[in-house]
Amino acid sequence: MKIGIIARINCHSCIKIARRIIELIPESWELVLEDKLAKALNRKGVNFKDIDADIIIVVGGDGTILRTAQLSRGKILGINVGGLGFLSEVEIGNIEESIYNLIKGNYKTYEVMKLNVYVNDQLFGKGINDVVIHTARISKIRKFSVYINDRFMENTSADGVIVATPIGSTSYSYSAGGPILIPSLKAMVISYIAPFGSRLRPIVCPDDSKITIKIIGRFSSLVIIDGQREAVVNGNDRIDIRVSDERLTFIELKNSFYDRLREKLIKDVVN
Ligand SMILES: NC(=O)c1ccc[n+]([C@@H]2O[C@H](COP(=O)([O-])OP(=O)(O)OC[C@H]3O[C@@H](n4cnc5c(N)ncnc54)[C@H](O)[C@@H]3O)[C@@H](O)[C@H]2O)c1
Ligand SMILES: Nc1ncnc2c1ncn2[C@@H]1O[C@H](COP(=O)(O)OP(=O)(O)OP(=O)(O)O)[C@@H](O)[C@H]1O
Repeated sequence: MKIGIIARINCHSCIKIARRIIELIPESWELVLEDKLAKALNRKGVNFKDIDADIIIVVGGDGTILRTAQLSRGKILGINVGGLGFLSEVEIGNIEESIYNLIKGNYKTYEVMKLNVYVNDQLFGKGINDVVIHTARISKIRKFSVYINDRFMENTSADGVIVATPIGSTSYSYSAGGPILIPSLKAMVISYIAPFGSRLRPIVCPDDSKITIKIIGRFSSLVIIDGQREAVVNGNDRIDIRVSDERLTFIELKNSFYDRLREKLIKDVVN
């Protein structure tokens, strides 16, 4: 069994937790550490891009998980240290019990879809949460043309447009008023950030759709994948988004999506 461990950057508590996890991992397991964590532990490490393991334990929050999903390969077990940790399975209080269950194989897995993002027909990157096309200047609204399967749907003026997966529907798209898509739903949702004077509402479309966003006008916008990768796009650039054949696997020990939804998204509102 090859196990990778990645920790959030500049997080001392993450390093201490990673050190304890290493003590618990069977010596027979092959261990690979991300460079910055390895340096903090005086051990050898590898770049994110070179981590290809059976399981990757990610000690940090959602962004570290999303960065790992972008760059590394392996089933992900997230340990939440500090932030919201919506994508994390393990909280600080039950790390040892979780690692024991991982070692014994007492866990389930679930797959999440990936999005392929093309800019002018060139593959720009892949994401598991969302693709955001956002005005590059906060003071300037942008005009976008939205197509589904090359069929023109609508022009809209907004701060931005979000295309989210089910797992990403509880993030930026949710903040922009989008619906929650249950993780097993084979669909994407298009949401709008501060749409100007538009009656447009978020639109859910099948996972075999091609969603195209064209930038109208000469001002720049940004295309951002999972908050991790971004590039400038300009007037007449075209962003195509399709669901990839690839999937990312997460390890689930005892929480369900509904537990995370209740505990991390709605409890401050409802309870
Ligand atoms: N206004 C907003 O809600 C907003 C703005 C920018 C980015 N984002 C989200 O942040 C993500 C990147 O995460 P980050 O931690 O690197 O950025 P970040 O540090 O800006 O965190 C954004 C927040 O979104 C949470 N989050 C991330 N993925 C989530 C998910 N699938 N469901 C529920 N909450 C989630 C994070 O825990 C964090 O609290 C992007 O994919 C985007 O969805 C949200
Ligand atoms: N090892 C790393 N090397 C470089 N950058 C990293 C590393 N770990 C995390 N980051 C960056 O730091 C950002 C913040 O990390 P993360 O989101 O995990 O912390 P957080 O915001 O406290 O948690 P949450 O997102 O759950 O609220 C991420 O978006 C990620 O891009």
